[in-house]
Amino acid sequence: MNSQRHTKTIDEATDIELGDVDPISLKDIPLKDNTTAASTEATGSGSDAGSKEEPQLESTPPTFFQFLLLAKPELPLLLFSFALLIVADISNQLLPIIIARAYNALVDPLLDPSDRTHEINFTMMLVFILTLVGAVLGWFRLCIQGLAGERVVARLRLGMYKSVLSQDMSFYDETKSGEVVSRLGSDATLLQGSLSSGIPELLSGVVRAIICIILMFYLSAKLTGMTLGGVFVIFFLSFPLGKCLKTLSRLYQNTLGEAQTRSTEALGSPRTVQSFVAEEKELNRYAEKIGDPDKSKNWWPAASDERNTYEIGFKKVMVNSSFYTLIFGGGFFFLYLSLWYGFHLVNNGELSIGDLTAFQSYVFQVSFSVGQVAGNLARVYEGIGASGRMLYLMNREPAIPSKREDDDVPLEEPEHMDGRIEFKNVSFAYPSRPNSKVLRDFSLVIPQNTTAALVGSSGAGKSTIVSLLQRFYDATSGSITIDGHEITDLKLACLRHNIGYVEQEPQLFGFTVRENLLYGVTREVSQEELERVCRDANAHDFIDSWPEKYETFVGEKGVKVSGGQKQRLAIARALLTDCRILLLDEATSALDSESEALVQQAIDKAMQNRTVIIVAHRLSTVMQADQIVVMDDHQIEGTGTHEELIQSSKKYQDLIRRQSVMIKPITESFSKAV
Ligand SMILES: Nc1ncnc2c1ncn2[C@@H]1O[C@H](COP(=O)(O)OP(=O)(O)OP(=O)(O)O)[C@@H](O)[C@H]1O
Repeated sequence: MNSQRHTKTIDEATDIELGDVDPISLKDIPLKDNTTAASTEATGSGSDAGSKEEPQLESTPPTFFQFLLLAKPELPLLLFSFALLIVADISNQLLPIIIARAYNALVDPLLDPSDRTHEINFTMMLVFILTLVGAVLGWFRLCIQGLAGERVVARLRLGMYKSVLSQDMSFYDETKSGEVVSRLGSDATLLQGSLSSGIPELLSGVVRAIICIILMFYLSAKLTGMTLGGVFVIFFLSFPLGKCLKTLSRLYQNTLGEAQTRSTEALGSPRTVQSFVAEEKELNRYAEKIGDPDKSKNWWPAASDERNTYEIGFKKVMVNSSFYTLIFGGGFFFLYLSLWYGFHLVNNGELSIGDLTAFQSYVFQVSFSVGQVAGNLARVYEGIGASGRMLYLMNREPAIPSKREDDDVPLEEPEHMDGRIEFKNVSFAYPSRPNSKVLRDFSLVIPQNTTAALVGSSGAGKSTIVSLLQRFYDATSGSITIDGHEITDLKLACLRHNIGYVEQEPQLFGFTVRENLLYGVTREVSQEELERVCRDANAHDFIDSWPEKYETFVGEKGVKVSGGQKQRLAIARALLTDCRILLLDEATSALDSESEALVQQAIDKAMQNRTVIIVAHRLSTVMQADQIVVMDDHQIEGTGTHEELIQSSKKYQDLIRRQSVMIKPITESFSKAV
C-alpha cells in the first residue's frame, strides 16, 4: 500500500484548496529525497528510528538554469528590467568618454577661450542628461526587480506551505517543525535575495564589464591588453574565496536551522520547560548552535565540538573581508599600474590626456564589476543551496496520495455514509520503524451506530488503529472499509469529513472560541445551532460565563482554557462537522473526576446515532460499549461485552483486577469516613 514518491508540481501537491497559487513547473528538477534515503538505510540495517540520525531536509541543489526556472512566471518583468539595465548601463558608461572631451578641450591649444567654454558647457549638459536618464531607468529597474523577487518568494512560500500541510504523518514524525519554519523564513529570504538582487546585480556586473572593455579597446588597445591581464588575475584569485564563502553560507544556514529547531521546541512548551526549571538547559542547547561570544577569552570564537553560527559567521567574515580586500586592493593596484603605463603613452603622443582619465575610470569600473560578479555569484550559490532545501519540501510526494495512480478513475465521494467499519487482517509497521510490527492481522467489524471500545496494555496499538482509520498512515497489508468502500478508494477529504476525532490532548488554535468551534465546518452554522451543540457537549455554560462569550480568545494552543474545557470544546468541534464516525482517543484520561463526569456526559450524548471507537484506559468509561476489544501484544486477545469478557478474557480480567486494586483503598477509606 505504500506509495512511491515522485516529483510533482506545486498545484498537484494536495487537494486542499489554497486559492490561486500559480503553478511553477519543477518537474525537471531532480531531487534526492534524503528522508527516504534515511528510512531505506534503517530498513537495510534493520535498525530502529531511535538509532538513526535525524534526516536532513535537503535535496540535490538545482542547476543554475533550473534555479532560474523558479522565477519563470516573472520572466516578462525580469526581461524588461534587464533591458532597462542595459540601456542604463550604456548611458552611464558613455559618461567617462564624454567627460574626456571636456578634459581634451581644456588642454587643446587650437581652441579659443569661448569655443572651449562652449565645448565644456555642452559636454557637461550632456553628462547631466545622461546621468538623469541612467538614474530614472535604474530606479525603475530596482523597483521591478524587487517586485519580481517578492512575487517569486511569496509564491514559493505558499507552494512550500501547501505541500507541507498536505504531507502524511510519517513526514511529521521525521521532520522537526522548527526546520520547516526555518525553510519558510530564512531560506526563502536567501532565495529572494538571490533572485531579486543577486542575479540582476551579477548580470549588471557582466554587462557593465563588457561595455567598459569595449570602450577601453576603443580608447587604447595597448593599454587595455595590459590592464585586462590584471583583472583576470584578480578574478581567478577571488574565485576560490567565493566558493569557500558559498560553503560557509550553507553551513551557516543549516546551523541556524538547527538552532531554530531547538528554540521552536522550547518556546512551544514553555510550561514543561519552566516546571522542570530547564530555562538554562534550553538556553545552553540554543547557545550550542548559536555560539556564545562571551565564553571565549579572545575576541575570536573558541574552538568547539559543535558547529555554531558564531564560529561559522566569524570564518565567513574573514573570507568575506579577504575577498573584498582582494577585489578592491587588487583593483587599485592594477589601476595605478595602468595609469603609470598610460602616462607614458600620453607622453609619447599615443593617447590624449582626456582619454587617459576616461580609461582610468573604466579600469575602476571593470574591477568593481568583477568584484560585483564574484560577490553576487556567492549570493546566487547561497540561493541555489536554499532552493534545494525548499524544493525538497515542495516536491515531496505525500505517502498518502490525494489521487489514484491511475488518474482516470476518480476517487469515490459517497454523499452519505452509514458508518459500518470493517478492519480485515490489517497489519502495520510505522514507516520510521519498518521492522517493528505494531498491528498483526487485526480484524474487527463495527456495525453502524454502535460503539467499540479498545482497551489493553500500553503500546498495544490502540491509537494506531484510530490513526489508520483516518489514513494518517496506510496499513502495510489487509483492508479497512467503511460501508464496504476501501478507505484508500475514498477521497481523503470526504473520509476525514465523515470522521470526528477527539484526542487525549486536543489542540485549539489561537483564535476565538467560535472560530475554534467552526474550524472544520464548511457550511453556515447559526448561533442557535452553535449553542445547542455546545450544550450537548457541556460547553455552553462555561463559554457563556466568560465576558466575551463565544468571541473569547483561547490563547496560543488554547492555553487560556482548562483541560476539561478543552475536551468539551473539542467534542463540540467534532460534532459540528456532522461526522458519522466519532473517534475518542483517551478523551477523559487526563481529567479529574469532576471534569471527567462532565466530559463523559458530553461523550454519551455525542455517541448517539454515530459509530464510535473509544480508546480508553479507565474501564469505567467503556463498560457500556456494544463491544470491547482487548488488545495485547499488537493483536486482539478477546472481543465481547463487559460481561462476556469477564468470563472469557484473561487480559481483561487482569485489567479489571489492576484497576480494582488501585481503587479499593480509596473506596475503603471513603466508606470508613462516611
Ligand atoms: N509515530 C510513530 N512512529 C513510530 N512508532 C510509533 C509511532 N506512534 C506510536 N508508535 C509505536 O507504536 C506502538 C503502538 O503505539 P500506540 O500509540 O498505538 O499504542 P497504544 O496502545 O495507544 O498505547 P497507549 O495506551 O500507551 O496510548 C508503540 O510501541 C509506539 O511506540
